[in-house]
Amino acid sequence: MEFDTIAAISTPLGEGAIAIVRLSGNEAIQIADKIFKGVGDKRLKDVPSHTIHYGHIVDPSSGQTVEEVMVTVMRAPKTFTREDVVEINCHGGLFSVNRVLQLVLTNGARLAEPGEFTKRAFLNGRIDLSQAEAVMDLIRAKTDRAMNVALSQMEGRLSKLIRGLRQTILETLAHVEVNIDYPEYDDVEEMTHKMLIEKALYVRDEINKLLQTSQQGKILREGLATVIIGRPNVGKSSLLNSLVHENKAIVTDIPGTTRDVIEEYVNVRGVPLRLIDTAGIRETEDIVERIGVERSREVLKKADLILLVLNYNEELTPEDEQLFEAVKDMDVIVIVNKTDLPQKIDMGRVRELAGNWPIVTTSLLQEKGIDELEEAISSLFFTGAIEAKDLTYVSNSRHIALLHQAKQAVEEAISGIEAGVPIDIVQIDLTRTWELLGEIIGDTVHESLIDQLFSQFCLGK
Ligand SMILES: Nc1nc2c(c(=O)[nH]1)N(C=O)[C@@H](CNc1ccc(C(=O)N[C@@H](CCC(=O)O)C(=O)O)cc1)CN2
Ligand SMILES: Nc1nc2c(ncn2[C@@H]2O[C@H](COP(=O)(O)OP(=O)(O)OP(=O)(O)O)[C@@H](O)[C@H]2O)c(=O)[nH]1
Ligand SMILES: [Mg+2]
Repeated sequence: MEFDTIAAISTPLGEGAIAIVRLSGNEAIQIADKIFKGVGDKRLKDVPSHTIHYGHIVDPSSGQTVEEVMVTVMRAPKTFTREDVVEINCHGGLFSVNRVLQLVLTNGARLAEPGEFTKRAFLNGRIDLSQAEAVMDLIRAKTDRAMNVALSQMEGRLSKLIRGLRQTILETLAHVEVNIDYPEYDDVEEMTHKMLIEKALYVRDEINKLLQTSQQGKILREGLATVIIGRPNVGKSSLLNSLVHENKAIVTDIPGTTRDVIEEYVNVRGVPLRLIDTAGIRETEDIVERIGVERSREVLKKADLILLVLNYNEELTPEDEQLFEAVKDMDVIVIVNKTDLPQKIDMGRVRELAGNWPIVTTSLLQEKGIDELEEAISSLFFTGAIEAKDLTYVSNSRHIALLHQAKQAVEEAISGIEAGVPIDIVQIDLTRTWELLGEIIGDTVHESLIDQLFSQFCLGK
């Protein structure tokens, strides 16, 4: 494909010792040559590909020297975009980098849109859509583990799997087609039926396997929605502050201090948590607080993990018992706080209520028990298999949604085959499965979606 030549500053603005102005397109080298003055009469159009050259940027209209630079010349197709690429390495200052960019733009290049370099890598066929999305995930990764997921996706592991599945479906459809064309053989119908169900079941199982990784993948990307609940004044906001290692939430000895829901992002031993502090749950007369309590109940529904806080220094109340009841089907860690004060809580009863859930005792005031809590959180998340290197994670919400739809389509095909519906109906469901999987890697995807996806990138990428 042939596009105009684009340019952008590809390094963070105003930071760092070196800044790069990147050009990509047919005229990249020609445009750079207009403003580059190398040693002697060296011209960039004559240099070998993938070499770097010292020189100056000179404004051709005034003859004024603007910058001292190193310029990299990379010719198509072995480049990031598969087009000619020129990278001008400038001194870091914002002002001079901008002047170089301005000169590039007045000499024939167009300012790139966010993500446009990566978009070209996609449009020119170097990477597929899920790999391009992984580039973006990599930039945004918040933990090492999230980064590893993005890297393996960038290398095309998910794409390879999806391609394999699509190939299986395509071959199956072709096989069915052939059999329909030669109905004179008696056993054809039976054979078709058997093969169809086998292949469809295989596709469904593979999709299921991918979906099973999606929970972890998504959590690694977006954080485990972790909700702190407990009666007023037990130390919920103190807990948030301890895990964040900062005073983000207001802590006072007045019950009902937290009126609204507070959210903070923390990394607990490689597990990204989206920590949510709530207003203490109790029956209340105060209108403002009551709205807060309602919201607390709302966020409960969306939680991946519950931190249920109790007070060591008070007897269990009916409200505490109700809290256990309210989260009974969820992943919960029970925290018994204020162990620096005399014991009034019945720990036997706590253990009874907690069942299999881990119980951690803390004195947040004296910063005790926080290590144990962090340990409990990370072991809950990283139990065994999850860390296995060869696992292909699906972490992107768009991919997850498409996999769910594909699964539904293939399941319709399966029940169709089992019910003995006409083969052309089954073909429709299988084709639909094939199309939905294709959307993940961008083979069967609408242009407006592509534009929307790439516009989320940062400038210069
Ligand atoms: N200076 C600079 N650093 C950078 C980038 C860049 O564009 N410029 N990248 C940008 O994000 C990343 C590197 N990613 C890249 C990915 C592929 C190719 C590339 O040229 N691929 C070709 C040729 C490979 C080969 O030499 O065999 C290809 O796949 O065909 C280059 C960079 C990070 N660092
Ligand atoms: N002695 C003692 N006091 C604590 C401990 N943890 C928290 N506190 C105190 O308990 C009071 C309430 O703490 P918060 O963290 O505001 O409690 P909360 O559960 O967020 O309260 P609400 O927002 O009102 O629901 C504050 O005075 C804290 O300093 C602890 O381990 N020991
Ligand atoms: Mg609070």
